[in-house]
Amino acid sequence: MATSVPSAPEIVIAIRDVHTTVGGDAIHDGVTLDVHRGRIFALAGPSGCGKTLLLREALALHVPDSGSIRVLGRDVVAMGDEEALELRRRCGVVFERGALFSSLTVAENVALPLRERSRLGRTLRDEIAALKIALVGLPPGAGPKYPSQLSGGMRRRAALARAIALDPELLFLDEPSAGLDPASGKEFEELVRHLNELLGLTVFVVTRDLGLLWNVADHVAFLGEGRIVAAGTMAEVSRSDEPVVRAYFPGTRSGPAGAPR
Ligand SMILES: Nc1ncnc2c1ncn2[C@@H]1O[C@H](COP(=O)(O)OP(=O)(O)OP(=O)(O)O)[C@@H](O)[C@H]1O
Repeated sequence: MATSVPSAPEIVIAIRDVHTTVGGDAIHDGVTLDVHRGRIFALAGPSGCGKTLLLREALALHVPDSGSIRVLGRDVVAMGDEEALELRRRCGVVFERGALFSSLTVAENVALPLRERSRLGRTLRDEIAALKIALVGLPPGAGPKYPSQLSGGMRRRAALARAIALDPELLFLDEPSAGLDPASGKEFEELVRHLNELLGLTVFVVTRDLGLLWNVADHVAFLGEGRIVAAGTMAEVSRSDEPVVRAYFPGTRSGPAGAPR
């Protein structure tokens, strides 16, 4: 009788031997990693090690000196501007602190990608924006408010709503929980997991937030000295003997017991 072997999830981001020099400094010195469909992948590492730069390279916003980057089956390094725009249309992005346009209401912020990158009419755009606002757990009353009228946690939710406006396959988050208080940070963790499960979203998150690393990430890769020096579950990474990891996670050597909850 034939037995079926479950296949591994598709690789949606494949980064191979990437080298990047910025202003004469070697930032990436052979970075290799895979992100699988439907997983939450976290890239951790010390400040200035090139995490955001790698995220930008995956979105064709920066070209590495050498190496290969494939995202959703496309060769990102070789792609032209048109193809890069098309790729970014399939990706939601929240950059650090989830900057929203302060002169637009939350609903207008969320509807903006729909206005710019779809041919949907006003009514449908507004309906989709309202749906996304509800999906991230914001009350309907948040839509007409301006970002300055919201708490930091609510602004972060609004930025997520905008990032998923176009139903992306991939969600890129750059330090999404930076500056949130512990309670809002915890709620944000639950929201990222909720969106991953509900929408089947693949998430690539750049973070140094131990809560996100321990409680949300399926897979963690630690970037240090230009390369991935440890990768696996957070429990596995936290046990790494790599000096840059040890310097970064003092006190977490014992695994989940050292985790923040
Ligand atoms: N466009 C740029 N022009 C000049 N230098 C840059 C540029 N982008 C990144 N860098 C430099 O590359 C290095 C890596 O930056 P990057 O923002 O990727 O680090 P990071 O690991 O995300 O840091 P942090 O955790 O502090 O945000 C830094 O030294 C930064 O100053």
